[in-house]
Amino acid sequence: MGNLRFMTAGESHGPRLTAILEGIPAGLGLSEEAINKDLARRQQGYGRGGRMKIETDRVEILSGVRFGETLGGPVTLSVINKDWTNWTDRMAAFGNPAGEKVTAARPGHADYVGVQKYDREDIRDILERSSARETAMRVAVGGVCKALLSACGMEVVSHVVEIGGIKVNEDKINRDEIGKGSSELNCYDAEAEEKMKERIRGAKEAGDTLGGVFEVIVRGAPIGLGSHIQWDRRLDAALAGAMMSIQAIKGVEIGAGFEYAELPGSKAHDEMYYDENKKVYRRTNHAGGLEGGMTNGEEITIRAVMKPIPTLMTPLHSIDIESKEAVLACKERSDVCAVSAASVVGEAMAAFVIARAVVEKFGGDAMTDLLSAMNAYKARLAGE
Ligand SMILES: Cc1cc2nc3c(=O)[nH]c(=O)nc-3n(C[C@H](O)[C@H](O)[C@H](O)COP(=O)(O)O)c2cc1C
Ligand SMILES: C=C(O[C@@H]1CC(C(=O)O)=C[C@@H](OP(=O)(O)O)[C@H]1O)C(=O)O
Repeated sequence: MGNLRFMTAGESHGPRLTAILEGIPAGLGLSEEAINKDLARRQQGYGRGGRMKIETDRVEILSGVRFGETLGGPVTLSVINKDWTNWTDRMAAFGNPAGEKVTAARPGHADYVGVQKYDREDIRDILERSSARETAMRVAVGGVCKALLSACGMEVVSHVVEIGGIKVNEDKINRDEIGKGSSELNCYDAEAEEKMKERIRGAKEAGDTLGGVFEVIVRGAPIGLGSHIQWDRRLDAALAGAMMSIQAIKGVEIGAGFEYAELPGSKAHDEMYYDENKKVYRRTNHAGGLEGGMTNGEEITIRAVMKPIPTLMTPLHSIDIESKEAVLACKERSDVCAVSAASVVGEAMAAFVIARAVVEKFGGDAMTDLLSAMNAYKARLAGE
């Protein structure tokens, strides 16, 4: 679906991470500042491990931009791994003077399956790429996509709604404020956030880890992004797939999602009304802004659940990949909880999918053409 695409490269402890984003129209103003702000947000969060004290992620734009505007060619983005200098022996491209292999597979990580599939003897050959360090590049890509969406009057925000069984009180949250504040856990219920932090503290003390749920909200999307015409053109499917592609995300729902199982049709669907000023409007948004695989003009709401981090300081029972003997899983330095970081990655992935749908619908060569096409389309819908 669509012509916007990206690819990332780099190992968690290699010298750099890189992404190439292709299909951004020419003439889009970009600010490194805005991208860096999101990179910093991704690094935050109570419960993150020692690595985040080492890194200060800053994007370098290496191609596709001149004097702050995109040229229409591939945009190359890069972030330095400061920690690499501490790992040059273990990450040596040729020869391995340190030579210490990781052989105790961590259940819940890519370790065991990866060494089998890629015929490797050292779990490090797998974990370097399976690590969610890679999500820094997704956030950089998402930053460029957010700039495109902003030029089209859209924004993507997120918040954490549950950690380790502690849920926010949704009635207390002013949804218009989401995206405007900043808190350690990207949470908009201060009382719940304190309880979440307490729970994370407890998990850390016990050598355990936690997961949770975040919500991504897309505001300002016009009617008709995506399509009902074919399975792979449905925007809800693309959004769900993009969320599931984030490391440790194990479930996604759009709008009321799994709650639909309890609701009769009379309470499930968003009834439609007409008002001279508001035009067609709804009083509810259970559909989460998507009907028939297309945006319906309401806020897009996506929730995703993150499983608890698989590296535990009180390690799980496992096997040694060489000897097949029973061992305890390896204890790499690790996060205890990274749901708030994942919420920022969720924003980035949603921004990419929506930007791709925008470029597909309105054209991807020049921002001027894209905006003219979008405005003409909106004028038609408004009956002008
Ligand atoms: C932002 C973020 C940070 C993460 N930090 C860690 C970590 O410190 N330690 C760890 O074992 N897993 C961490 N994970 C999860 C693993 O990367 C993930 O579970 C692993 O790659 C296996 O993929 P799967 O869970 O999707 O099957 C993190 C995930 C995200 C999104
Ligand atoms: C580096 C990041 O997250 C990492 C994700 C991760 C994993 O297994 O996914 C393991 C940890 O890596 P390390 O052993 O180097 O501390 C996290 O810190 C990051 O988010 O930038």
